[in-house]
Parts: sequence; C-alpha cells; structure tokens
Amino acid sequence: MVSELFDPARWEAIDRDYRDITYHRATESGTVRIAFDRPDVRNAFRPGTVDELYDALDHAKRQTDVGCVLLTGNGPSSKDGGWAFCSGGDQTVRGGEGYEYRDEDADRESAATGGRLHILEVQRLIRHIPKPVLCVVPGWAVGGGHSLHVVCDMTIASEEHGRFKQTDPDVASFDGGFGSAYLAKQVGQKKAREIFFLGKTYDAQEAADMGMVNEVVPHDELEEVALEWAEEMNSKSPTAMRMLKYAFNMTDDGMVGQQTFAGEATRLAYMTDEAQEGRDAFVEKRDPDFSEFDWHY
Ligand SMILES: CC(C)(COP(=O)(O)OP(=O)(O)OC[C@H]1O[C@@H](n2cnc3c(N)ncnc32)[C@H](O)[C@@H]1OP(=O)(O)O)[C@@H](O)C(=O)NCCC(=O)NCCSC(=O)CCC(=O)c1ccccc1C(=O)O
Repeated sequence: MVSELFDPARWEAIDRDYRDITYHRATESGTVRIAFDRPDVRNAFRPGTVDELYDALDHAKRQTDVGCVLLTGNGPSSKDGGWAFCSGGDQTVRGGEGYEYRDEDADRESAATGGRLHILEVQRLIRHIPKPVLCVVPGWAVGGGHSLHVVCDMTIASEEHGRFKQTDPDVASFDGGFGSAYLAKQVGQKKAREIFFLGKTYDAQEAADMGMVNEVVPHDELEEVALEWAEEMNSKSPTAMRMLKYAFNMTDDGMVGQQTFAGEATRLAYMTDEAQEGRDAFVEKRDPDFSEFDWHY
C-alpha cells in the first residue's frame, strides 16, 4: 500500500529508483503525485529524500503533457497511526555542518562527505517549475515541511489531521526566505511572527482562516479533491497558467522574478514571424527586414 488515501486505480507508478518518496502519474489526466514516504518519522527528509524530491520535480517539470504536481505525504505511520505531510529536516542525521548521508544513504551517488542544506534548492524548483504545485497536507506540516507548504502554489489540508507548526527556532534553524518572509505575505506580519516566535500548533481550519491554506477537506476525500483541482487546472491554457504563475512570483522574486517572466515572454516572441525574420537574416548574412511587422500598441 502506497498510502491509505491513495487510490491505486487512478495512478500508475513512474519508474524511478526512489527509497524515500513515491512518484506516480494519474491514469486519466496530466497530473503527477510526489509523496514523502517515511511515515514512521512523520515524513522527515534526509539528504537522500531531498535528492529524490528534486529529481522527481525536475522530471515533472520536463513532462510537457503534465500540467499539475501534487506534493503530499504517505501515511499513516505504522507505529502509531499518525499522519504527516512532512516534519522537516531529519534531526537524527543532522551533523555539525548540516544534514548528513548516513547508513543506507551513504552508498548514494550523490552522497557528499559534508552536511547538506539543499532543501532550499527544492523550494526554488517548486517556485520556478512552470506549472502549479498543489500541496496536499494529510497531517503534520512542521519546520522545513511547513516551509515547503508555504512555497507551494496552493495548499489543501485534511480537516481531521492537518496540523501546522513552526519548530525552526526550537532546533536552532531558521528559514529566512520563503518559509518566513513569503509566509508573512500570506498571513500578515504579526501572524507570521507568532507562528515562528511562539511555535503554536494550528489546525487546518485555523490555517485556512489566516490565509495559508486554500481549502479544508474531509480526510478521506483529500486526494480525490486534489485530483479534481488538478484536473481543473489541467483544462486551462498552459501558456496562460505558466505566465500567471511567473506573474504572481515576480513582485517578490526581484531580478530573478523578472528574468523568469521575461524569459517566457521571449519564448513567446521567438514563436513569431518577426523573430524568425531576425534569425533568418543573421543565418542568411543579410540585413533583417522588419518592415511588414506592426509597432503594436
Ligand atoms: C512533527 C511533530 C510535531 C509530530 O509530533 P507527534 O505526532 O507527537 O509525533 P512524535 O512522536 O513526535 O514523532 C513520531 C516519530 O517521528 C520522529 N520524528 C518526527 N519528526 C522528526 C524529524 N524532523 N526528524 C527525525 N525524526 C522525527 C519522532 O522522533 C518519532 O520517532 P520515534 O522513534 O517513534 O520516537 C513532532 O514530531 C516534531 O516536532 N518533530 C520535529 C519537527 C522539527 O523540529 N523539524 C525540524 C525543523 S528544522 C528543519 O526542518 C530544517 C530544514 C532545512 O533544512 C532548512 C535549512 C536552511 C534554511 C531553511 C530550512 C527550512 O526550514 O526549510
């Protein structure tokens, strides 16, 4: 069993050699499901988990017939029945310089000798992947797991088990990027500071009321609703969705936001006869003739 909420009839496995996550593609829509698969430790991520997550997201990015990514956590825990999206960095493999490849992770090709903190690379990929990422929270979203939900485009959460909490300062960590500053854009400065400075636990409805969760869904229906939302998004114009995501990002992402949005505008411009005249003129070693193209206003 992948997860109690997972309907095997609606998914097929994507053949990748993963240990800490599962990766599936919907049988009837351009949707993929990426899930943390360490339910016994509330889906905490270790360096190998982060590598796999990055690899799956990058693969999803490159599937031109995929319009939406679901990011979730498998469950429940075989030890106590608890549910989690993700509880952040695995504190048991945290060394002096960061999170370390240990035990069965030591044989990974990616294994570094020093510690890693590369979950931030995953955050940036979620931010820049040219399609919506929907965070599906069946239980705890804590620490770095909370930050991941914040950076996703939208979040839906289990009414019964969804729980949100920031423990970063309890374990001497601090996400000073999207996890805090972007969170403040979602819930306001006072609330964001409360979340980090007090470390309170909020249920799914409280998280929705403060603006960081889009919808609270009965636990048993969570993945069904996620697929419905994904199908809705898949029915939209891919170009419009991509440009909208980058437009939403742009005001907060500075020059990189501008670069990303402008890059997509350049792609659209490359598709015009006008751009092709520029290319052809160079290749044919002649002056370009743009005279037939309008100065649109
Ligand atoms: C998640 C809890 C609130 C759940 O509580 P509860 O339901 O009572 O379950 P427990 O009995 O506590 O846990 C069950 C079981 O899981 C183990 N476990 C849970 N979380 C972790 C974890 N993060 N690491 C390792 N193991 C974990 C727990 O020990 C139990 O195991 P048993 O063997 O059965 O006893 C609660 O569990 C909790 O508070 N967990 C810790 C949350 C936490 O502090 N996470 C780390 C925050 S820091 C972080 O994530 C850094 C991320 C990062 O890399 C980063 C770096 C640089 C900038 C930014 C970031 C960023 O934040 O993204």
